[in-house]
Amino acid sequence: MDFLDIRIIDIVDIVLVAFLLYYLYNLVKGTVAINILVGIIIVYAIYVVTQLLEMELLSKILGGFLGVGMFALVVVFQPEIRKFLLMLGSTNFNARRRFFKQFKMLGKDNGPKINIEGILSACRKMSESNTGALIVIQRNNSLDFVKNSGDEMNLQVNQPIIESVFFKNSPLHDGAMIIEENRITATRVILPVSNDRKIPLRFGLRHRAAVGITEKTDAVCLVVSEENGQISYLKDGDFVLYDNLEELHKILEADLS
Ligand SMILES: Nc1ncnc2c1ncn2[C@@H]1O[C@H](COP(=O)(O)OP(=O)(O)OP(=O)(O)O)[C@@H](O)[C@H]1O
Repeated sequence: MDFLDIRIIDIVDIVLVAFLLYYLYNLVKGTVAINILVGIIIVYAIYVVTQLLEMELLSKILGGFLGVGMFALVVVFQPEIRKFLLMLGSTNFNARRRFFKQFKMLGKDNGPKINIEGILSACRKMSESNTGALIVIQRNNSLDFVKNSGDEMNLQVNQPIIESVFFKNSPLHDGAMIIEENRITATRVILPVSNDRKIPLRFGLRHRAAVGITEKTDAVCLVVSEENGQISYLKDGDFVLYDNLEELHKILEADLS
């Protein structure tokens, strides 16, 4: 009955594997990588069956394929492996920083440092004038892997600046804006677009990009539709529903503190 001897370290082991699988699933969710992963699992399942049935020829061919496949995997999943390591590294770093910050504040909760009021006022104004906008607010995971695709900035967040960036004739209006702490750190950023088939067809690339970045990282996104002025809030790859801007303010305050 050895298998019933569950030690604490076994539980830790299982939790860590679950955590790892969850991270991996988040990375490949909605991308072509998930189809490749399913393909590999199918080949492996057939290999196991051929071994059980002692079908030597097929089992040897599949065994050889799977052996070389390990190197092929690193090549095929190179972007995912890179993002995974980036996410893991940055999460630890920021989590550590937050942990120490809590001690500094001696238990006092000063709320989020980001100018939520300014961001939402800009969104409201842009919504009234049907100005398209895509704002990504970084939380724990680093967004460096997408920031490289745009222009680096270092501007304090406030309503007029956000509006002028997304103003239709501005050279910076295309793509996404990245906000870290209370600073705009990049504009014209190209985000990974989600292939999730559950996203309604009325949503175009701007909204798909917001779904993409929020399903791959823990960032939150605000999107103002150029078509109908609607303001959408996205978190964890999903649209978060709210009744009015006051409620959205409260949700953002909770998510960013
Ligand atoms: N991958 C991307 N990363 C960042 N921004 C993007 C990306 N793809 C598109 N965009 C932005 O979205 C704009 C086009 O949006 P599109 O009309 O396809 O989106 P939409 O979701 O229908 O939004 P809207 O309701 O505003 O029309 C582009 O001009 C660009 O600024």
